[in-house]
Amino acid sequence: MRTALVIGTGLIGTSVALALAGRGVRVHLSDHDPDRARTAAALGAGSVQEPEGPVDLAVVAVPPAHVARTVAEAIARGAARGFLDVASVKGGPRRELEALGCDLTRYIGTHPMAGAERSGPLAGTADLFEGRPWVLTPTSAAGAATDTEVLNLALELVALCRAVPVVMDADAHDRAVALVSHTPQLLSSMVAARLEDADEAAVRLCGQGIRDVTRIAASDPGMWVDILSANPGPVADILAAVAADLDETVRSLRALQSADEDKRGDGAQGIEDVLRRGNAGRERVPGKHGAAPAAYETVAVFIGDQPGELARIFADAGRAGVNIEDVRIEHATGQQSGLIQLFVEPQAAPGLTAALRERGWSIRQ
Ligand SMILES: NC(=O)c1ccc[n+]([C@@H]2O[C@H](COP(=O)([O-])OP(=O)(O)OC[C@H]3O[C@@H](n4cnc5c(N)ncnc54)[C@H](O)[C@@H]3O)[C@@H](O)[C@H]2O)c1
Ligand SMILES: O=C(O)C(=O)C[C@]1(C(=O)O)C=C[C@@H](O)C=C1
Repeated sequence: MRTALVIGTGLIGTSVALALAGRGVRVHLSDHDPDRARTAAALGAGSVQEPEGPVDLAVVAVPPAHVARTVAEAIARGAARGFLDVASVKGGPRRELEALGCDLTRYIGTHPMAGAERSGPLAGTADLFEGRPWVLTPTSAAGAATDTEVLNLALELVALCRAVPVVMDADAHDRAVALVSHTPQLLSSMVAARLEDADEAAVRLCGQGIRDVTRIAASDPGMWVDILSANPGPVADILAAVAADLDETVRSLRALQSADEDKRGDGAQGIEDVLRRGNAGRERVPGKHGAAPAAYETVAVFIGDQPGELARIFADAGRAGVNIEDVRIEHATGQQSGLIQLFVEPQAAPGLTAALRERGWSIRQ
């Protein structure tokens, strides 16, 4: 691929454009808000000049409700050899394109499973998609089968963004993301919504657990109304199952308040069941690089919030010959310090603990 046109230069469009531009593709940028395209260009994502002729691939990265019209318009003016979108839902936009009577052989619906709770070009990064699944939904439908050249262009885009291609049917994709993305977004928002009117004294106690659960509650509501409007049925089905678990959990908690010992026993059993089912589900979340989740050991070290501290601890781990598999930082409340958790292979943990202690680090027991 030598040339591309990115339509919609927000978080995802700018990230795609930065990745392509960084690998030598000539990228043209457009957005219905010209300031956004100019901002992406200033970040090095490409040029706001219109291409002189058709580009190799047009990437449509606009909100789901605008995808079909934007793709249809780009196909109608022959803007590219191949067209794809990156919207978080796939069935609806495809059906809308069918209804608009477009030539769908030149189009493929795709969805990179990477993003952030922030939007706009300034949130874009070239490495956003590295190692992440990128769903492609080619079809073999009579008269609308995805052209092989278009599928190959999409695969090339995924490779240039260093993502991992996953081929799926559009409706199966929508049911899958209802489970792993759309319902989690709503649940995160609902947990965070409890904080809106909570006492300041309670909010001050927020720790790592609630931070983990509510990160995506900072997402753009407009974008998510669009996404959920295009996938309401599958999300409602999963939320109904969550609601049944919630009802059961409330019943169990009320039973725990009972004076009757048997009822309290049933309540404890109900709570334990839901927690154990949570353990089992959590174990199925893929680990690093999409591999089976690994059982790492953590070495937790107190660290100052000042320049050079992270570099120093990583260098000390490197000198001890230990690969840090993952890392998490908990920030202390009211102090310029925190706790860094280094996730390492279990056999490496004792050596790392000893080496860091020797270099003066304070290890949490
Ligand atoms: N945010 C995520 O985590 C994420 C992840 C994967 C896929 N997606 C999908 O990517 C797409 C873009 O999401 P985003 O997070 O980059 O949003 P964003 O708000 O950061 O960017 C969207 C951009 O599209 C522009 N735009 C809107 N309508 C347009 C139109 N008709 N023509 C041209 N430009 C138009 C907006 O001005 C904006 O710059 C959405 O379809 C979303 O579902 C988002
Ligand atoms: O990491 C995040 O911020 C995201 O939630 C990204 C996430 C997801 O749910 O995985 C959100 C929506 C997109 O369609 C794809 C990715």
